Amino acid sequence: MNDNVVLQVNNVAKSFAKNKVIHDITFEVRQGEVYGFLGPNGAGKTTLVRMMLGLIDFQQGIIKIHGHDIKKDFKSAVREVGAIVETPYFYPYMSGYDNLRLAANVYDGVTKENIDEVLEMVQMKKRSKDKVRTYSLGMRQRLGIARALLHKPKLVILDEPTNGLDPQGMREIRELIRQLAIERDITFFISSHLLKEVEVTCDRVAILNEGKLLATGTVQELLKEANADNFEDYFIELTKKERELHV
Ligand SMILES: Nc1ncnc2c1ncn2[C@@H]1O[C@H](COP(=O)(O)OP(=O)(O)OP(=O)(O)O)[C@@H](O)[C@H]1O
Repeated sequence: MNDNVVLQVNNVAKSFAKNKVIHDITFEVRQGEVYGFLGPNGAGKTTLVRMMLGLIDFQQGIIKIHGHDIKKDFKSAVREVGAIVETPYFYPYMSGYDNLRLAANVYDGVTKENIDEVLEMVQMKKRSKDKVRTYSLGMRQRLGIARALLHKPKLVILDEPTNGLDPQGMREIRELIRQLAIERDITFFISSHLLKEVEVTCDRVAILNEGKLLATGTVQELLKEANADNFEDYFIELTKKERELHV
C-alpha cells in the first residue's frame, strides 16, 4: 500500500435485499486532504459511510483504512477513524468537558491533556465547563468534531457536517475543517449534498448518483474535462445524463 493513502475503497458493492444501492465503487483518499463525497438525496452516501465504519456489511469489494481491512481487521481499522454520523448526541445536563471525559473512557490512553487539546483545536475551551444544553447547534457540531479527534485518528468522517446550521455556523465548520487539515495534517472525508459547501471546502471530490460513481478529481479538473464553467451546471448536467439513461 502507498503510505500516503488513508482510505481505499475498492470495487465495493452493496444491496439491500435485491435492491443494489452501491455499484462497484473504487476511489482513494490521501493523507491530509479534505475529500468531498457529493451526491443528491438517496445517492448512497450514508450507506457507504456506514460501510466504511463497519456499521453495515457489504457483499462485494474491499474497504481499507490506513491499510487495515474493515472486514478482516475491524479493530485496527476503526482505531484509525473518528466520525460523526448524523447529529452528534451529548448528555445535555453535563458540560462539554464532562461529555468528552465520558467518551474518552472508551479509548485506552486518552488523557486530560488530550481532552484539553481537542477542545482547543475546535475553539471550545472557553465554553467547555458550560452545560451542553446551552450550546448552539454549531457549538455541538464542533464538540462532535472534538470527540471524533480524541483518539488521534488518521481519518475523520463527517456525514453532512453542516446540516441544519445557519450560514455563519456553516462557515465556522468549513473553516475549522480546512484549518485542521492544513495545520494538523488530519484527513477528512465529508459527505454532502451541498455543492457550494463541497466546492469551497474540499481538495478533491467524488460524485455519486444512484449508487454509481460518476466522476472524481478536483473541481477544476472536472470542470475542465467537461468544458463547463460552473460547478452547479456541471453537476446537474452530469446527474441528468445518468437519469436519462435510465428512462
Ligand atoms: N436499511 C435499508 N434498507 C433498505 N434500503 C435502504 C436502507 N438504507 C438505505 N437504503 C436505500 O439505499 C439508498 C441510498 O440511501 P442513503 O441513505 O445511503 O442515501 P444518501 O445519499 O445518504 O441520501 P441523503 O442525502 O438523503 O441522506 C436509498 O435508495 C435508500 O432507500
